[in-house]
Amino acid sequence: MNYQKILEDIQEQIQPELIKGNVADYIPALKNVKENDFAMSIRLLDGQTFNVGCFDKKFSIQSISKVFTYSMALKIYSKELYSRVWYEPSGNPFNSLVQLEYEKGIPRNPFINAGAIVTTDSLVTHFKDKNIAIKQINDFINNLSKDNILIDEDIYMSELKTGHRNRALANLMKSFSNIKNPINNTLETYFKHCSFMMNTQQLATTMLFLANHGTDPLTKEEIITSSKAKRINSLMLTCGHYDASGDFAFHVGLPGKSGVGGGIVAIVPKKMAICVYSPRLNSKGNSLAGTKALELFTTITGLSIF
Ligand SMILES: NC(=O)CC[C@H](N)C(=O)O
Repeated sequence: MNYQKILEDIQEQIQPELIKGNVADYIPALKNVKENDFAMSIRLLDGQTFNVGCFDKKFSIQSISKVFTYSMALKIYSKELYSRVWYEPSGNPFNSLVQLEYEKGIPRNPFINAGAIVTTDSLVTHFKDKNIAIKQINDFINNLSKDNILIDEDIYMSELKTGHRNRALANLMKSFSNIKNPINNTLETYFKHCSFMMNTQQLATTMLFLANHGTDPLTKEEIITSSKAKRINSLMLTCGHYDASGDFAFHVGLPGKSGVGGGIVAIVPKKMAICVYSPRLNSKGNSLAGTKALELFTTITGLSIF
């Protein structure tokens, strides 16, 4: 298949979508982007790369970081983790509080904010210190991307100041004893890993292990066991787009994870990882043109998991 040509066709067809939707502004520093930007990268298991658009422009990975932290926590805690964070779709927005109250502080899955905050809390506990935890998360991402990935301090500080809802989620979970560390230590670590800056090429590279049964195909290192990789992919399919996860599975048909920075990663098992970037979001907080581009990709190539 001529992936370069396919990406160029998608880029052309996507143009009318690039002016639709809105950039996230509830974290003020996220507004500082070029609103109509578009980039898409494909990385095959053998290392071949195909790119279009501003593929070397770094953007805030936001909730895509939840895939990294969950992979680390699942590796450390295995099934023990499920008593603190479940694996069911929530059917609710990513920052919703309601379900958490009547489900006694156990978040539905690791890809909504509450679940990711618990996951991060488990890493702070394991590494015994918030600074060591963020360093380990950074090392994990550096190893997968073969690059040096950095935090954007402005975005981090912006969310630290305005993340009232995440603070509410953390406090609510603490009241049910599902946050073990001081809330600030856990939230600072969470906000920091949301603020890593990466481009589509780097993100596609980091996701290759999930397309290859848990082993990085470029280095042959086992990042996670194949059964755990299966679980992460299934969570990406069922929960990776919050209350639009069904919609994403319906239209795209791949495990995927979005972030409010405008990025989406998707996995084609045994073949490739894809990343698309376009910062304007739909009403559910997922990249509008990015979702459309991935839908076009599976329509043109027939490469969905179904
Ligand atoms: N969906 C997202 O990307 C949300 C991540 C963001 N840092 C938040 O906690 O609100």
